[in-house]
Amino acid sequence: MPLLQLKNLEKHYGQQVVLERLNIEVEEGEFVAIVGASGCGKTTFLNMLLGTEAPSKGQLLLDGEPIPDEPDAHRGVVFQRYSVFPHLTVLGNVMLGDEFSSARWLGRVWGKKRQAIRQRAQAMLAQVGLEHAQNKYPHQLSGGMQQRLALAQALMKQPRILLLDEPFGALDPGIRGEMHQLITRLWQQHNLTIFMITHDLKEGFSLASRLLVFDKLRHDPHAPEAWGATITYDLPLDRAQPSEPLVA
Ligand SMILES: Nc1ncnc2c1ncn2[C@@H]1O[C@H](COP(=O)(O)OP(=O)(O)OP(=O)(O)O)[C@@H](O)[C@H]1O
Repeated sequence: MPLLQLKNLEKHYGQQVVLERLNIEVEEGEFVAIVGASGCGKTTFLNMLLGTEAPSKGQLLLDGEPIPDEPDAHRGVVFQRYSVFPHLTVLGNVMLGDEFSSARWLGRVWGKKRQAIRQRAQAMLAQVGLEHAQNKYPHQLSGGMQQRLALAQALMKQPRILLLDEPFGALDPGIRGEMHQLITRLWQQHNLTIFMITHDLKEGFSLASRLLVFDKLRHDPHAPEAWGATITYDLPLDRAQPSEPLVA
């Protein structure tokens, strides 16, 4: 069974049709890049996958079931500008999610449990190349380091689906290249299914195993909000997850 199925999916905001006739299936392990004009509904699409926006019509199925209408640990998310807690160190920020979930009543975790969370967080920081920055505070990090931190935070939840909204858009080209290698490695190591919005078509082609183009096919000048964008191109790319050698 496909991981995700979209059947005639639509999203409206009031009278405005933002997305319409979305019909695709996505298998576990795909890396889907999403491109399209500004305002055509790419972030809205990601929000539906995350569960923060409900579909207006049609079906959005995860493992054959309607997707839960609130975010859960299956779906991690990284935005272009990520908000971390400024008064916590890098390590503290990465540990926070697990500390919250294991200390629902007391607010703090102690002893062995805390030690285990710390070790897992440190291992995750090593995976994203931040092991030497664990005691720094977010304002002391470069843009690339902040995105590494955001990835480490998202991966601590062991998500099956990682949602990336222009994660590298604000970075310098050199740093962006390093992040491309990192995301490729994480995709493979964690067997993730990734959806990544990008404004950089080249980035989409070089990273993803599939490229979706969102566009409005129908325009009515008298009713500009009557038609939404849909998937106008669905291109398989020559980049499969399991067979690809790891990028160093
Ligand atoms: N919560 C909301 N309420 C009402 N309208 C919304 C809401 N969220 C998005 N929209 C509208 O939906 C349309 C699509 O917005 P969205 O942010 O999904 O586009 P996008 O393709 O991600 O744009 P960009 O590339 O500029 O980030 C826009 O016209 C926007 O104004």
